[in-house]
Amino acid sequence: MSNVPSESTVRPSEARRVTEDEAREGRVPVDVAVGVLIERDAEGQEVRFLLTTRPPGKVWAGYWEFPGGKFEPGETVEQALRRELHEEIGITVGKVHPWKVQLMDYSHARVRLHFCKIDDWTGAFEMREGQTMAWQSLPVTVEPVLPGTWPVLEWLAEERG
Ligand SMILES: Nc1nc2c([nH]c(=O)n2[C@H]2C[C@H](O)[C@@H](COP(=O)(O)OP(=O)(O)OP(=O)(O)O)O2)c(=O)[nH]1
Repeated sequence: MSNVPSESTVRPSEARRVTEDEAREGRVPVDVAVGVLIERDAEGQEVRFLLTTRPPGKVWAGYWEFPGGKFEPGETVEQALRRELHEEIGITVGKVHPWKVQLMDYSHARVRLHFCKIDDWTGAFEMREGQTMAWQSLPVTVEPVLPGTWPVLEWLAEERG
């Protein structure tokens, strides 16, 4: 797919997708709630989505991703997402639409990414951890993109035909 970055540009030892079957053995996945904030046009078609950079000091700092973060003990996906998006980018989210789940292996961790679509929020965007934000459409014009973010770009491309 020409409008999605190539996974071959990252060495397999750095990041790879994992199935739930593979994940039954080995490292226990860390659950991560991720928000795909969507802007729609007057006809209700999805037009743009929000990407942010990983903050300085974190692993893969500077890579573009969808905003979100790890669950705290006892949290649901929705609770974690509401908290993370408020803490990190200053908004209060409305309805959360669970969308896709993807396991990903990095050298630093195995993560289970719970991607949710959101098209309703209040508050002004405030990058509270030194990130940069960009509203994007396909193909994305920012780089580098975090390996665990590529699947989302593929799913969005599939949905848009
Ligand atoms: N937010 C986000 N994280 C992603 C995406 N894709 C992907 O592989 N990840 C991975 C990167 C990290 O290993 C993990 C998120 O952890 P994090 O360190 O950013 O979470 P956090 O904000 O809770 O961090 P901290 O409290 O530990 O500092 O998920 C994505 O699109 N968005």
